[in-house]
Amino acid sequence: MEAVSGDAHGRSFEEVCKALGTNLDSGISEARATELLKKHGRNELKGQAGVNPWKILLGQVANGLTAVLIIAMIVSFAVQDYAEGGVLVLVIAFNTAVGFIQEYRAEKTMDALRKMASPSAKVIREGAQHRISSGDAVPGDLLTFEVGDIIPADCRLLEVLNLEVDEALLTGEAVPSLKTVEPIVGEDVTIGDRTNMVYSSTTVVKGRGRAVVVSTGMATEIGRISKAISETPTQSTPMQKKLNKMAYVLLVCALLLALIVFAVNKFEFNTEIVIYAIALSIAIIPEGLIAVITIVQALGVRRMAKQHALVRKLVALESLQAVTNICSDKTGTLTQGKMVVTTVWLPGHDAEYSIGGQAYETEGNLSSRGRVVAKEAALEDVNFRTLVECCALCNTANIVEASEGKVWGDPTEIALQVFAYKMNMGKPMLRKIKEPVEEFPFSSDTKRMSMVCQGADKELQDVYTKGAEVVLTICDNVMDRTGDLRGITGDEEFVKLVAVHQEEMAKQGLRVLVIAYRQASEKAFGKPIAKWDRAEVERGLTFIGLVGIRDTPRTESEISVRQCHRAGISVHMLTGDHKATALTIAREVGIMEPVTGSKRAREASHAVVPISTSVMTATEFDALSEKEVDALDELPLVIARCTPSTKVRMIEALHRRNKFAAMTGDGVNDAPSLKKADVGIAMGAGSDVAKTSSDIVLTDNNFATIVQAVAEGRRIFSNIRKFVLHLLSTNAGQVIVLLIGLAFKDGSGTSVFPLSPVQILFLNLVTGTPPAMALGIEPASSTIMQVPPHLRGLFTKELIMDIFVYGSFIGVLALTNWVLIIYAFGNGDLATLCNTASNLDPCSTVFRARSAVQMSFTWMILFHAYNCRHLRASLFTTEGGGRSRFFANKVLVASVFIGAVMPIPTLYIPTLNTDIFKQGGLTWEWVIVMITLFVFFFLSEVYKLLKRRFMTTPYNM
Ligand SMILES: Nc1ncnc2c1ncn2[C@@H]1O[C@H](COP(=O)(O)OP(=O)(O)OP(=O)(O)O)[C@@H](O)[C@H]1O
Ligand code: NA
Repeated sequence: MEAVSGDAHGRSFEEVCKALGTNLDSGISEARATELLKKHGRNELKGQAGVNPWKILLGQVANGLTAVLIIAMIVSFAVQDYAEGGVLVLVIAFNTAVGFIQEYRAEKTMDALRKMASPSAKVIREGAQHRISSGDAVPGDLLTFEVGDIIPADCRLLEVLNLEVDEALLTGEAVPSLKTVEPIVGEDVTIGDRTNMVYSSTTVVKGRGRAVVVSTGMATEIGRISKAISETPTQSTPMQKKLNKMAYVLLVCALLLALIVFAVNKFEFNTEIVIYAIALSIAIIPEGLIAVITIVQALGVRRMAKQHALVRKLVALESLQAVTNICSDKTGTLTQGKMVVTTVWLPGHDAEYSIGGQAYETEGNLSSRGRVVAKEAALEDVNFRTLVECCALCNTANIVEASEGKVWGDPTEIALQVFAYKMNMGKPMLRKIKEPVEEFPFSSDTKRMSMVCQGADKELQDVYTKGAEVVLTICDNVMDRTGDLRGITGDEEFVKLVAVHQEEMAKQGLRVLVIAYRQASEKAFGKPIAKWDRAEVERGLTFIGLVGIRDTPRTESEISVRQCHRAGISVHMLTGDHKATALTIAREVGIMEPVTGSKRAREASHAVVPISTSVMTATEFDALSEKEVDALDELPLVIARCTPSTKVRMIEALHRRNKFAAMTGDGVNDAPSLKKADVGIAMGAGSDVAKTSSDIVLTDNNFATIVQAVAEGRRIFSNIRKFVLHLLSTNAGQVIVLLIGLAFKDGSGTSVFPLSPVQILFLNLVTGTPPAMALGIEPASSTIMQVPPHLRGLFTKELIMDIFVYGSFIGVLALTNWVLIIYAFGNGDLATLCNTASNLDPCSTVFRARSAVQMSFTWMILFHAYNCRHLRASLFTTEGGGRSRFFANKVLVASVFIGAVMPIPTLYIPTLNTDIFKQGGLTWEWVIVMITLFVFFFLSEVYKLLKRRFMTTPYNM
């Protein structure tokens, strides 16, 4: 195979295909593809393997939270407290391992998703066209590509139609290279001069082509220089940044608290005091946080993939929940994207033709005024015949086997081709008479497409043009039934007649295309066809007729739009279609209210927005200056005839209003708006360029999926807030216990800690992490899509207040155990050296008090997980997580019940209790622990009651 790849450009393509064992029409067999894949390996660049374990490992160790633990460990060893130091070593190792495994798995998932959502190849195997992952392409595969595709491998071209490829990546040449198929002979032909080749990772900017793969993976040209191309850096998300900041704030707090410990103990640096300081700094750090967040996000990403939304960038999980505006395109997203030609209007006919037939079936009746018309009769009209020819030939779609739904191409193109088949004049049938020779492709900027076709007469070419109403402006004539031309320049009446029919069709929600035709010749232009200029060709056309294409809205669109409105999200439709078409569809899916509705009439009295600003054409919108756009009361809900640059202006306008926007796109030119949007959403069937610029790729192109993804984003984010609350109120409680605890000095004047460092670690990691994780997988609250999005990020005022209130409840109540056992029931003797010494009899009371603090703390934070399920509703309601939902979250139930009994052995197992945990076995003290739990439950309910009474902000968790 190597023999081919080096000089493929110098040989004819037949020769290359022969050497590779590829059939020019049907490609290679699946069996051979499998075999070749084994032989050559996947078509991937090595550096792109993506996941770097070392980097992940470093990330686990080099963060603020771990730093505190490492310092604490070093200090422990320095003061020769080996038990503490040893436990800390274990904790750090465990934390690093868990974090590493989880993050590694998450990265793998993300990587797999990115691969799924990234360039695919259109391959012909065994005669049928498939879309495969680029990685599966093998040398010998027959590929096709078109505008917007990223070339998946190095290939020799077999067929080109105006193919131009941007090769700047390889050659540094900014001007796209125009491709050919003839062999290029000569020595030292540089990559840039091998115009009959296309190279992996370059982008098709124009035209179409078919080619055979000659080399893949590291054997490609890009593979040779791939070391130079580094992987895309993973940026930290706003939430990660906030958490990093929090980690450093906590680090400073930890040092400050240590300082306080030393100050209170008059800067006497004995082991006892140092360990107290360690205890405090461990208490303030939420050890389990990073692991929980990573796991919850990974689960979310996996779940969204199942719901047809592939998350390419983790940041999307966070941005989704804050989306205030969704800008969606229409075709295929709000509608089914299965277009069908239903109506044809020709000049000289009062009535329109209606076309019957289901979806892509190539059979259907022609009728007019409700009566069936014979196709042959209709085709006698030269206008009708030309119109059908245009639909068939000026067309990029392929109907392989319509009955099996095997159709290829853009929905509009398919609709027109199917229509031509219905008239028994499909592309394959016509091609015997006429052959397309030059294409001026469709773009959403020009909104038209032309094809030059060659018939038997070599002197004369046919030009077929179709497109939006702009096409009418380049028409000079109209034909009667026999083919005689009549000038229409300045014929206002005729233009108006066409406009009336067009408007009428558009109002039914139809996409209307103008069909036009002309004859041209090389002689008249004075140059060969390949040199013809688009502007020269697309003028002086003859108007042929109008075609109306129906695209039914998806049934779920209306529901989803309503859901958005309830969730405080505005939905905008940015479509390439005509204003009337757009408006009809917008009303059908509920983006705009029906005109005749009494509701609008009622609202009109206090409506500030004149309806005209809610629907605009791109031209109208672009005519407004930035200032004028900002002065609008409301940005338009529908923009018709939208171009990619208008999409960018729309995003910018939304950003100036401090909105958070999601934008969909599938075209090559959509990359800028997708990048600019806060959440760029590409379509699975869209162009590679759009996909690689997006944050999320929808595999089903469905608007409902976007809304589902927003709901999922909100769920994940609110759950993150729930467990952050849980973990941080635990820490706040511990800090309170230890700070107040400083006041309890023993015989030697040293503060005796009510919670030992190992107890704290046990609480934070063993007891606290599983319920936090369980909160992370909570289902969404029923109201999550009934409140406006909020942009305030992770730490809201309510959340911070909750952390301190619950932290105080837990801390003070736990400390009450300490006070009661030592002073009320004990003799108030704190003995001496009970922070380190373990088996001294005098420490017995202190040890038992510590156990009680530990146990009541444990039970309170486990119960607190239930509090965190809903921050305002009472546990006695279903909404509040109690009643029927009490046992719903199995992980929560398990972690609470296991967590409640787990520490009990540590109270009683000799040596473990005294030497490591520095605590002792409980007896009658259990009663105090239970009462403490009950009081906590009571206080929580009272607090929630007060919140329900006095908090006015909407609840959005
Ligand atoms: N294949 C085509 N050939 C010629 N004209 C076309 C073709 N497809 C669309 N048009 C014209 O261009 C207009 C805009 O189409 P465009 O493809 O930009 O919209 P779209 O992206 O398919 O629709 P939407 O933006 O609603 O998803 C259409 O209303 C139609 O008049
Ligand atoms: Na983006």
